[in-house]
Amino acid sequence: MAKSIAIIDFDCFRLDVEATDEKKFEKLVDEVHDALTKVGFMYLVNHGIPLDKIRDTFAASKKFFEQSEDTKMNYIGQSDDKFSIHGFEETEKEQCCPERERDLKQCFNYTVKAATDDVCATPYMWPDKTIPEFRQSMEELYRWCTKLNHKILDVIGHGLKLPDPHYFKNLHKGLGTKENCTILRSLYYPPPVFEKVKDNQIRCGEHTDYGGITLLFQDKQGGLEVQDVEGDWIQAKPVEDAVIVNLGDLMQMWTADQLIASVHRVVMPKTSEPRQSIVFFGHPDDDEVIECVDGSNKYPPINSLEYLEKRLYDTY
Ligand SMILES: O=C(O)CCC(=O)C(=O)O
Ligand SMILES: [Fe+2]
Repeated sequence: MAKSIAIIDFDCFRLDVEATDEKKFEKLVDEVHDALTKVGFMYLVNHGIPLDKIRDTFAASKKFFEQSEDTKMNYIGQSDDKFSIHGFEETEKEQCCPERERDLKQCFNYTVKAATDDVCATPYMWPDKTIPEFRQSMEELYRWCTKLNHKILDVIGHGLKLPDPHYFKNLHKGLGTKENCTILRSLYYPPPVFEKVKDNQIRCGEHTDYGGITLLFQDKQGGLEVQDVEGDWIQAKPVEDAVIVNLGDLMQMWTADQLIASVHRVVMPKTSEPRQSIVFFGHPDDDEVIECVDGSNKYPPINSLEYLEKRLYDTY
């Protein structure tokens, strides 16, 4: 039987809480550990990211994606540097699952690296004149997600009983600087034109994420599905005001398979509705070497940036 995705109350460790009740914290650590060792996905409620900031980013993104296709093409990133990925990506650009047709999705990527890197050829593009709130809300949400990413990494470190429970967080110190490749991606799945959808084509093909931990906000449409260890698909139905947290492959390797990066996908809707989601792909700092935390050497040590490079070349 398919497992379900746990809904975990983060209230005792939410963003504005410094000191917390030890008992409640231990319970949280156990719940998170259980979810990430068994399913690899969880919902967090009462996380502390202001809900209006999330709604603002959805609203501004909607304005961006509802522009004409020609207008959006002006915001395509022009870089050959895969790490400086920034800007718009059109429908069918990505192919998350090589056995399927290209994905029926569009997105806008924001990386601080592209915004600050002098050698980056990507013009640092935003629709500042027409939709100034798009950049403002994305930049703000990036900062909030950074804080939540750090807190969740600490909870994970405690769950794994690491000698230094802040170990993962310390290797993500460069979040929000050009020494880190973390991306905030606003996704838009256009209303499908069913007669044009190819056989085997879906909104986002089966894949695992690449990096550390992913934070995912979704609208009310649904369609996200997660595969459990038995191969059954679990619907990750929208849960009001929750953020979904899942792990990337790097985190699975880093923990020598104690925590799992699950395969997931976004299937086609029954009716012709658009869908939006916003995803923060947290990644360890570029220079860090990722070695199995249990000392097992189950996976050979790999540089964080090199690993990302390998994965990005396979997707585009
Ligand atoms: O849109 C979603 O709900 C999921 C997207 C996703 O899995 C991804 O972009 O990696
Ligand atoms: Fe994903």
